[in-house]
Amino acid sequence: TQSTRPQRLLAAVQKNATRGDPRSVVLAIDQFCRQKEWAMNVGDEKGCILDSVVSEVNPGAVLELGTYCGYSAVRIACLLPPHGKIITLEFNPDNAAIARQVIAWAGLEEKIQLVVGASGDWIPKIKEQFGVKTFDLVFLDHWKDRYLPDTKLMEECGLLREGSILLADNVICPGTPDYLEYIRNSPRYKSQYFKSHLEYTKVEDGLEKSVFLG
Ligand SMILES: O=C(NCCCCc1cc2ccncc2s1)c1cc(-c2ccc(F)cc2)cc(O)c1O
Ligand SMILES: [Mg+2]
Repeated sequence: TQSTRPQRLLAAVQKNATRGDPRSVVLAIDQFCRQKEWAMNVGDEKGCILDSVVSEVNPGAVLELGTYCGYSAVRIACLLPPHGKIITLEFNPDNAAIARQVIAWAGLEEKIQLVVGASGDWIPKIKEQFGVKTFDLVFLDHWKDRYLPDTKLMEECGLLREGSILLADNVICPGTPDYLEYIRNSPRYKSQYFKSHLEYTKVEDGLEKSVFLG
């Protein structure tokens, strides 16, 4: 039977990356996506911006919405402080199964908690289920029309504290117009746009970094 793109991406990781070496996993995925098949990872160019934000925030608690194959979860996790953890939500169980194996190959199972389900269902349950008080960093990379409702939901559920950072992928392509409008005009956030390109292409895209002011 025909394999899927995530399955072929995992095979490339298992063939070209070193077990327990997260950076070799990131490199193997980027090479696969540049040389073989495009895939919707945040990628190497936007990934450098992600790295600099993670390093600056030095987060103890990270929430990622949209795991896909685990590329950004691995990229974030290898920059976390010793007791730092990331909870990553994925809707598609097949992609989650691939992501678990990518995360395992990187040797980061202890730092990454992968949860399968819809953000709207899970966000209200995170505090009680995972004993999280608030998140220092949230990386939004799921359905583009869920960025805004889920940000409002995180506010309502008390998952954000003064200084929490939201970092949103794809604010230009595919685009999240309602989220951008809200976050750039809300007195409760201070936002900054990092211009870049859609992963592995020359198409414009960027990341929006927003600080929750409380
Ligand atoms: O859709 C994208 N990403 C979300 C996938 C949806 C996965 C979900 C995870 C989850 C977890 C919890 N609740 C609900 C959900 S839904 C996406 C798409 C493109 C793109 C850009 C140009 C194209 F021509 C074609 C695709 C690029 C990107 O970087 C993306 O991130
Ligand atoms: Mg994305």
